[in-house]
Amino acid sequence: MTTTVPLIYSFPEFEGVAEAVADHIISAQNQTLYNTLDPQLIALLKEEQSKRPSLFPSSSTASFSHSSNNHSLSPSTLNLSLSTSQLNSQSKLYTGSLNNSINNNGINSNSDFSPNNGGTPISKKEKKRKTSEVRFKIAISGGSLIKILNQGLLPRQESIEWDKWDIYFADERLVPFESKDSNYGESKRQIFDQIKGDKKPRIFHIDESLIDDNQECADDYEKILINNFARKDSVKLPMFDLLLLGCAPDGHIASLFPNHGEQLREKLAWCLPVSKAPSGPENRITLSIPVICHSARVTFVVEGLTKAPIMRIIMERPEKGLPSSIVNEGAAGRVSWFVDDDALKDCYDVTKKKYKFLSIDEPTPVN
Ligand SMILES: O=C1O[C@H](COP(=O)(O)O)[C@@H](O)[C@H](O)[C@H]1O
Repeated sequence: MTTTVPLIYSFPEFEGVAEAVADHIISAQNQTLYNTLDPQLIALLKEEQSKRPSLFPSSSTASFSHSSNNHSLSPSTLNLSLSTSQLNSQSKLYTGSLNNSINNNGINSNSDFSPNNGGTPISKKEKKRKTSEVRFKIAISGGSLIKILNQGLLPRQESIEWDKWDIYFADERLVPFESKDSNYGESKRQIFDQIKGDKKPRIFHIDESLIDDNQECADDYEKILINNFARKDSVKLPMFDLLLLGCAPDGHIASLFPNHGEQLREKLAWCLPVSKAPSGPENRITLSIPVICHSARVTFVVEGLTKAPIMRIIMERPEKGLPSSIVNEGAAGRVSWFVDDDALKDCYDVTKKKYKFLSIDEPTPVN
């Protein structure tokens, strides 16, 4: 393995990390939706958009999984003609032939009815615009990242266009959503339930009824990804606009563990079942390394003294092949790290950068 140096933004305090990560996410949102970071241009483009009829009337039922939402991705709505195993074998190079009747939203376009417009038929022109609407596709992790997002994003909601976000999960622990260990459950409680206004993101979480079967749960989540990323075009891998990862003291990222070598070498599957995880809930699902490395931006957020030893290995011993070192290499040029000084305390050989705020003025430090 060669040594690839990712961007490392360092912060004296935890609070600084949360503010900068929020700025980074909002900048990625603006870049994705408007292809610019210029606030004046963005304001103009938004004004233009507001003159057009709404493509996606605001929704209060914004959470998607195969079975938990009857207007979205239920198997019957999807009319999937392939079995899970067929999908698995085909998932290696999706041809987009799953079902032409499913549009970008995971909504059955055969019906010619939008789910939220009170049953009014939609015109062909509208349909075309709908399919080409740009959305911000972000995958988030659980663990400590959720608190960072709570602290960083919630005060910035005026800059966030929630209704244009598709939120996925980098991994999930297979526990009931009500458990504090559930990545979706905790994000819902700490972030999604705190969203102001009626413009909600679309959230793609696992099917809670499958938590006792990690293979089926992973296949099911992979199907969601296939329908959303590979239905229209033939794509080998989904591409998130931004993928946010943490890193645990034992070196696992998402639910990819250092000692699970076979999973780290997976080349084809998008989503993997995980059994016998050495820390936390044993059964999980996770995005694979190729999916993570294919993201437009991969961002690690790591803070706290307990992470100092692993940070040293990641940054100074890439040859050890920790999951994050594989990503540093595989997504070279698109990886950034947001780390506080505590977590960087044992790293002597890294070049730290000061984060430059792009979507708001830099916050003034409180003395
Ligand atoms: O188990 C998990 O751990 C990692 C790292 O969590 P952290 O609390 O140490 O930041 C997390 O990114 C992942 O989503 C989660 O399932």
